Amino acid sequence: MAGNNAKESPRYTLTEVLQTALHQGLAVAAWRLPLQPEVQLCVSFTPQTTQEIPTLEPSPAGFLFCPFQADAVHPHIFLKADLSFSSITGELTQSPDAPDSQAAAFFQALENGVQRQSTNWPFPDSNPNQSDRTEETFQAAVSLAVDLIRAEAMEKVVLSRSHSVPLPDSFELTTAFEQMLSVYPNAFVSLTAIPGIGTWMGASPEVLVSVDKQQVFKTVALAGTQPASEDGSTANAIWRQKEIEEQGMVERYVLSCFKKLRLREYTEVGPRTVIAGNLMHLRTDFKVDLKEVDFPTLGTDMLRLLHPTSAVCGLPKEPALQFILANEGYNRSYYSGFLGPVNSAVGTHLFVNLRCMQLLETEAVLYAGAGITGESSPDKEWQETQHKLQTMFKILAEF
Ligand SMILES: C=C(O[C@H]1C=CC=C(C(=O)O)[C@@H]1O)C(=O)O
Repeated sequence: MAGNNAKESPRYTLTEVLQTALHQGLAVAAWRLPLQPEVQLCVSFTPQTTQEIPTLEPSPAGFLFCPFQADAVHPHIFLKADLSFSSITGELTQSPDAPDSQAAAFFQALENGVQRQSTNWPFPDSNPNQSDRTEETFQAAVSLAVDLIRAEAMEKVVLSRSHSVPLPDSFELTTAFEQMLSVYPNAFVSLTAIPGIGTWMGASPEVLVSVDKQQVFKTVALAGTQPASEDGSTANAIWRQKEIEEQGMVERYVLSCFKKLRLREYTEVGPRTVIAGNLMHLRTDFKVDLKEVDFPTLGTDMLRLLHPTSAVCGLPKEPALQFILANEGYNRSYYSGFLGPVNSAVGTHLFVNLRCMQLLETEAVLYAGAGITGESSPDKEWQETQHKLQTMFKILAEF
């Protein structure tokens, strides 16, 4: 029990802290790890941008937000946690090296309180994608990819598209975030708002790299998609050869990254069927115990080798990437990049930015892709992207 004289820290709600950060025009990220009760948030007074994937060890605590392909408009961004919030304690903590004057101004604004405002998130002046692909043009790109795969120019490529919808009049950002938390308990749920970059939210099913406090490194090979059964059970899932091979390629790719690092001490479990919202995937889990293997930079080394994995790019990586850049017809921006906390109280947990949307002033831009192999049918791949878009549609439909 704390003594009677102990000074209690003020308690805040997630909504109060988030609204204050947005109102002050500050960069903010809020997230919840899969199957965890705690929502965390960090506010950064000076986001750092780089063209290279940043080093994870050592790094101050913060949040990484990285694009599919870095360029001048879409840099890698590190939000150092100047202020950190936990929904469990309700405490907002200032990091020792955060500028006192800015922190004091934030606490003052928090005490003053802000009204919920309808559109107070950062957004670009115009829709960055200009126009979405039609079913016809998407399917034409899939057919071209299938031809090239059958001609052995590559083995697999992931083709994606954007889909813009008007934001419902009653849309409210913090309520949408809370909806994602309750609807997708086993996803990595996040909201990232960065002035000059934009506002993204999503419920990702895919770990890219994680190193927890017990020094266990984890990554996964995730691929193959089908609608989840009504009862949410995976017991009767049947996978076609196409999906088994597609997931096998991602698995081989992860193994090739370990091989490049000459690391043999990993465990591999799977593939198993897992549920992600309205969908099921095949997933193989990889682990390395860093207490037993002396590899302090494994997180960064694997991150740089893995991204973009063949779950979002293809195999071999280079021809698949060139095909995507030449044929997708839009810039993926931060979709299929990666994001997550770095050196937080529970370690580093980076996820692939999937099942996500970008918020503009009056529109939401949703993103989805599908892995194309020699067995792909353009019509089925279009349907698969429709299913994946449902993850965010479902959130918008709540308003
Ligand atoms: C590219 C996406 O999903 C990837 C992850 C799981 C299954 C996939 C698939 O079956 O194609 C994709 O590789 C997306 O959701 O936009």
